[in-house]
Amino acid sequence: MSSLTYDLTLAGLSVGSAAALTGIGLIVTYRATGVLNFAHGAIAMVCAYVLRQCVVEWGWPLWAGAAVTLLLLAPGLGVVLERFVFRPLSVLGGDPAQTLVASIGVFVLLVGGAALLWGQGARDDAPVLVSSDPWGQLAVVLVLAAGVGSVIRWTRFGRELRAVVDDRRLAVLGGIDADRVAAAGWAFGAFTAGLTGVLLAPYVRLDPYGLPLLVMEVVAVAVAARMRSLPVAVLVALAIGVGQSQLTRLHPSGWAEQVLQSLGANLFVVALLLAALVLPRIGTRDALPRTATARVPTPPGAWIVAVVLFLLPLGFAGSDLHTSVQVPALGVVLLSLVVVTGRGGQISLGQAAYAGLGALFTALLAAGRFPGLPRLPELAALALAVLLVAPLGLLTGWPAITRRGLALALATFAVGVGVSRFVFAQPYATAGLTLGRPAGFEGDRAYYVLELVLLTAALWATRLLRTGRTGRALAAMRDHEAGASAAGVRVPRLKLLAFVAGAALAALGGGLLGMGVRAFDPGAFDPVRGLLWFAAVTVLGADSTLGALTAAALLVGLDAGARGGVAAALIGVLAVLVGRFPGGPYEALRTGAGRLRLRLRRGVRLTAVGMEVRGRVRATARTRRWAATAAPSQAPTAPAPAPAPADKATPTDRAATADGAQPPPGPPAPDHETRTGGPGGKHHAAAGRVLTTHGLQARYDTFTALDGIDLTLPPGRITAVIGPNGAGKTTLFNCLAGTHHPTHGQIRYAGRDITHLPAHARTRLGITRTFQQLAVFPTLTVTENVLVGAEQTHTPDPSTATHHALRLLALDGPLGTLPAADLPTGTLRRVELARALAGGPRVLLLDEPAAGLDTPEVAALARVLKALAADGTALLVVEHDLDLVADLADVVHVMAAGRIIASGPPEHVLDTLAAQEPSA
Ligand SMILES: Nc1ncnc2c1ncn2[C@@H]1O[C@H](COP(=O)(O)OP(=O)(O)OP(=O)(O)O)[C@@H](O)[C@H]1O
Repeated sequence: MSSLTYDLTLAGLSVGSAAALTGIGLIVTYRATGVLNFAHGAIAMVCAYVLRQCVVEWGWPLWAGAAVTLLLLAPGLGVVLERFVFRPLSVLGGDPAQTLVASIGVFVLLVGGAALLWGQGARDDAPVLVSSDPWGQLAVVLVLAAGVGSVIRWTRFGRELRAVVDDRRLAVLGGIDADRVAAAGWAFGAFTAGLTGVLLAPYVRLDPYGLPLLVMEVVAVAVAARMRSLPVAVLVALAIGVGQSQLTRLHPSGWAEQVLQSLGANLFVVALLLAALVLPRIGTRDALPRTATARVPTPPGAWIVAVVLFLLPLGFAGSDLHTSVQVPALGVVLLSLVVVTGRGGQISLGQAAYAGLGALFTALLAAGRFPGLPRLPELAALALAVLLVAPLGLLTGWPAITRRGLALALATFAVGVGVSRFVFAQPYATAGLTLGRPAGFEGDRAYYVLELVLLTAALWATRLLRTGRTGRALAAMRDHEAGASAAGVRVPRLKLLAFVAGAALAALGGGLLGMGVRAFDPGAFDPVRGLLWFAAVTVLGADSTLGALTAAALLVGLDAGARGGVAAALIGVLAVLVGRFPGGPYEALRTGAGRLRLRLRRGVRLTAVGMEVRGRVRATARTRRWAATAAPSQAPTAPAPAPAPADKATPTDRAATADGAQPPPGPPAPDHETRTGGPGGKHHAAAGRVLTTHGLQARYDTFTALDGIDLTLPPGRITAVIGPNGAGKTTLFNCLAGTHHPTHGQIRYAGRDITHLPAHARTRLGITRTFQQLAVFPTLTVTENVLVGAEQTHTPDPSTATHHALRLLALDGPLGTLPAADLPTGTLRRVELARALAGGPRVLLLDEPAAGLDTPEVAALARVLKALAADGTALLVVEHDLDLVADLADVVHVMAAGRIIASGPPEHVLDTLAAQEPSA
């Protein structure tokens, strides 16, 4: 027995060593470049193939093949990737989401390239570099880990590496050659990948899909080490390796044996699921690259061409028609990504799991093998499968509530791998399973017609989710999650909706794919497919249904030839090119398509670029007009209900407009009922609607940022908070808005305790905020931006409220139809304010509202804010511009070190501060 324990431990150490190598490589690359290299496994696979090519095909000595593969090819590949793929991305601003898409692109490109070069079949003759004796492998790993750890800790290069990781720009300013550091990190990471590949290849299946996935399954090791600690990574890897092999000794009876067997074979996948779903998150700040979701205008007539092309296969016969059957089915699967990723902005690498579950459930239901349910006709089975898989969308939807970017990518990848290993690969679920087509649709042509009908239904469902109130809310969430929350969008609920709808669509497509080939094929829903589909949809315009259909046609059409891998290679190249254009390939496409459309429509040589410039000029001119027309004489004339100095003239009021013109007569857009023309008006002045804080305390870890804040925001008053940097103003603001939770104290509104209410719920109560850093939705037009604010609150008539808000801030007319992405800062500040006003706020929280505005714009803003106060809105303004504060505020609170140290009318407080200044 003891010798069995010893043997199993040795076997486990061997597996664990390979996993530790991967962990070391991933951590070093991540630390040097900030990139979690999804292509690590693919580099391992390519190196294993190249070593086999050198030794087996060309007859080189093993040492020569190994030297070329590990010392030349692998580091060279790393340096090439750094130089031509990832360096341009870091120069363009280092958007982590773009690097994620690019690394998935490299993965797909290498997998596709290997399939093209070496075929898709598995090889079992990979040369053995280090014997299966684990001590040799373990020694390699420990020496590597110790060497890397020493270099990072004790050498100048290590210090440079840590500086680059902390802040690349600062490190460059300090004279560090960040590119050299990154290149070294990539070269070393690729070397460890190559070593892993050549060590593993003789003992596992060497094929373009299996080996990369096997290597990436152990990413858990690096995540468990928080992408930092090499010793932790090595220990975790060895522990899982040994644990996995020891599990094979246990032989419980009954179903437990099957469970234990699958656990024993997939302990790294369990660790991946735990690490991705349970452990503290990594890389939470990144979202989808903006370029991936930019509006891509549909070329005129494109839909007609698409309809004709999709009808064309009805005229095909034989294998052509049989192949075409996969296109509409895959199109439906990819539409699920349009909803989740394109519109909702959520990275999802696990859609293949939902598609596979759709196919599996359809097959089980149609075969009468689904527990507790009778045998169903195929179409009923498909419909029920869709309904059953939809709620499983929560598997990835739930983690998405608290995760973004890299963390979400890992979580969804983990779910994809977990479902593949624990469901699709298990004989108890899939052995001997066949899947027929519905009665009457057995032939390819009839089945294709059925698919077209279901594809049309899926397009209709996708359209429902991408247009109207839901579509705008999804786009708002994608463009700026915090901004969407502030506009009242129930972000967590919307994420769940996106993932549930996405799972349903993927299941429908998966079921159709299965029926198309008359079988449930686990390989068709491999997690690698999830990566390929994600990359394909992302590069062809994630928020474009036409893009998804094109991707489906490309993926099926290009792989229909004798050699697979063409489609993957092409999609990989496109995804890798994400960083090679300023603004990404989508932007190039967008501008190109815009130019073409204008030429076609007008027949003049007016380019889209020209249009954009004209749009900006118009917007700027309108901003000036707004600033000018909102002159003091045009401010509301009725007496203010509160003692707000609403008619106080300041230097900013008296300033001429930016172009020196005199303010033209006429108010911006007054209305008879209210001063602002807004929907709330006098109703806001309800005396009980007071926002108060009592003994508010907030912390960041052990640091106390707020300490015992008591504040009252009465209706009809403007309250200003001023103080030096770091005083705690933003923290206070965030506590009131619901984006930071206080550790002690209470926030009450209209007699209700709202301390723990989330941001969107506060907005729906009437407490709305704007942001110091603009939080507009760039892919929506100005009007749509404002409409989101009106729709998500309980405004009875959103379009009238939007219209009022747009008029009040002079955003109506042609300006309202421009995408927010193209507008100057001053206009965007108004858009954000209009969005807040459209919801009819009773309390308005403004964080540095004058930042980025010129003098006339500040003056105009002041007049609008005074008018709002006069209408009964309670305003809180956090502001550094003391002139503005003096002009606006009824009460000023001075903060320092997390406390309010002085309060009173502005003239008193500001004079006291001015008097203290010389002695300070
Ligand atoms: N996320 C955070 N983690 C740790 N400390 C933080 C964090 N955010 C703020 N702090 C600290 O809390 C204190 C208050 O910060 P806060 O941003 O609220 O001040 P502020 O008055 O708004 O400053 P500024 O005018 O520069 O925006 C500061 O010392 C700041 O360093």
